[in-house]
Amino acid sequence: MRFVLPDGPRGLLVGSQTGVFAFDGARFTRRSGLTDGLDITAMQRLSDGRLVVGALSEAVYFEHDGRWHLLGADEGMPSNSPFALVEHDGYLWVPGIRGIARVPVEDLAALAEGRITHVRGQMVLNERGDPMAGQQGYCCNGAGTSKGFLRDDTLWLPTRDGVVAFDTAAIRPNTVAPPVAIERVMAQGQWQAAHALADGELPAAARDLTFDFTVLSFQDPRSNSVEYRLVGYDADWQPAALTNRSARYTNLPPGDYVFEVRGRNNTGMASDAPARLAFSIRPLLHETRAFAITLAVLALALLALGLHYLQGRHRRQRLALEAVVQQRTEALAAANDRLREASQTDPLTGLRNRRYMASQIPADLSYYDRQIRKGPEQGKVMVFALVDIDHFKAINDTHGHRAGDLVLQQFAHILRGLVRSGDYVVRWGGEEFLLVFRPMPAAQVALMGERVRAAVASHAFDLGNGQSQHLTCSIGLAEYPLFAGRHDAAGWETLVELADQALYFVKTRGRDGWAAFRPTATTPTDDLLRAMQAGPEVLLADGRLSMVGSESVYADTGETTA
Ligand SMILES: Nc1nc2c(ncn2[C@@H]2O[C@H](COP(=O)(O)OP(=O)(O)OP(=O)(O)O)[C@@H](O)[C@H]2O)c(=O)[nH]1
Repeated sequence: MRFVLPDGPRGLLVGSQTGVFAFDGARFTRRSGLTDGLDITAMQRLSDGRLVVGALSEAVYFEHDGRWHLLGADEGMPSNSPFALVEHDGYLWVPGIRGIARVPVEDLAALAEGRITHVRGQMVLNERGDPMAGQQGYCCNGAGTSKGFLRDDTLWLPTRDGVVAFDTAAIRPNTVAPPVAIERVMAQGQWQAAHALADGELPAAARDLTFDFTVLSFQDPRSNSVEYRLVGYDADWQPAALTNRSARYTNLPPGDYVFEVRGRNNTGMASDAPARLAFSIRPLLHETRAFAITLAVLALALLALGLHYLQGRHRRQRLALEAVVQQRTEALAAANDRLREASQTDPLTGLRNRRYMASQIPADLSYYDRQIRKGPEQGKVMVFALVDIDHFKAINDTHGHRAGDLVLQQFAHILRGLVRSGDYVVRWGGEEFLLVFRPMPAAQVALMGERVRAAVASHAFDLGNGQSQHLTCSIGLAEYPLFAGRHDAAGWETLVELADQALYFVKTRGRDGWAAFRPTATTPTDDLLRAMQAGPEVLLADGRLSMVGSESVYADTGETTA
């Protein structure tokens, strides 16, 4: 039995070498919830009724809401094996084998309820001044256990050297912070005195630095603590190890630094003038501002160059593309021209075909209309001549289709030789051809008919089989304008129709000749063609039509040559 605590009117609490027991006058009952086998050295009920116990194992336990909580070094309480536990002046005082410690009573509930993780435990008196109570004390004979009390503000305590009276109201905290000194610096494997580096510059290669420093105090080293920081690198103060008053930095970037060290005494008081060592680390070339600027400028220049190159390439590509498009467009236009040419050309003779004629003649007629009306061509006529080879079928039948083709080609050649540039030579279909002559005096129509007839009749056609043959042709002619001064009275189709009528007229009168019908003054302009359905002979007979033609035609009609 170590400690007896009166506990209300009914009983006692007893601290023993094996825990806490409640005694009700008859029986001892173990208080559950405490660590097993605790050697109790002190007990106390706080003013709020909570029980606090101290153990020989240098720990204090307190009750809170029916549970026990440890108040040890990990919780911020200096280690101690209490002689007594005393509540006074808002503190729980813990005098014990290591000295006298205290903790604010309010911190116990805050710790138990999880509002704080560390209490504000404080060693106010011990042999060496160590704030966390220093070396473990060993109890020799238990002389101090369960002893000590408070009277007024004074704690009365037993020690080996006699009774100690500790005035709790007269605590004067240590206000003297220990001075510190930076001793030396290691850079690039070489130590140098700190003062030699002060405000100096380290070479660019010195990136790993070690600082040695010391506390200038005769007190037990454990009663002081040291912290350091490298201004320009550390965000906060770093605690130095008790056994190694040294700080090491690796891979420091270039720049300006101040290494600072300060000491704290056993009450936590820090010196407000830390030891300082200002120095700088020179940058490598690639770490300089000038280098970064040069690099940025170079990058920009490269970018600009790249952009310029890309723009140039795009321009060249665009030009090349435009050239290709231009080429293709031209090729397409040429192909279209060839296609149009082919569609308007007769492949056998190389002459223009009906399609060409139909697309061109309206514009030509209106042009000549204007010319004729204006002056120089006045009184002239354009002449349409339909030319048909006589008995051409017989060539095919007798000498074969190939011979017929040869004849058609030679025939085309003859016709071409009879026209001037600007005149039309069109293969109208089969063995039928259409010539359109530019304006000429009306008197020349007979000349043209005869010239064509004679040119064909005088030609010996090569049949391709070693033979040749003379052929004749029939020609029907029509003049434009059909009615003098009435250019719009009949279109070119009417003229071709009239020429066809004349051609037929020749064919029916022995062929190898030509004929041209001219409406007379009595011919109604509007229905000439309809009137001709009755046959040109009728119109000739009643004088609505006059005719010019070759001798053979007149011979057959019984008229005389015009
Ligand atoms: N070889 C050849 N013959 C063709 C071509 N086009 C039409 N023909 C032939 O031309 C002949 C025309 O015969 P017809 O219309 O009876 O006329 P024709 O024999 O000249 O008699 P008339 O005109 O009355 O003097 C037909 O036998 C057609 O086959 C061609 O491109 N080549």
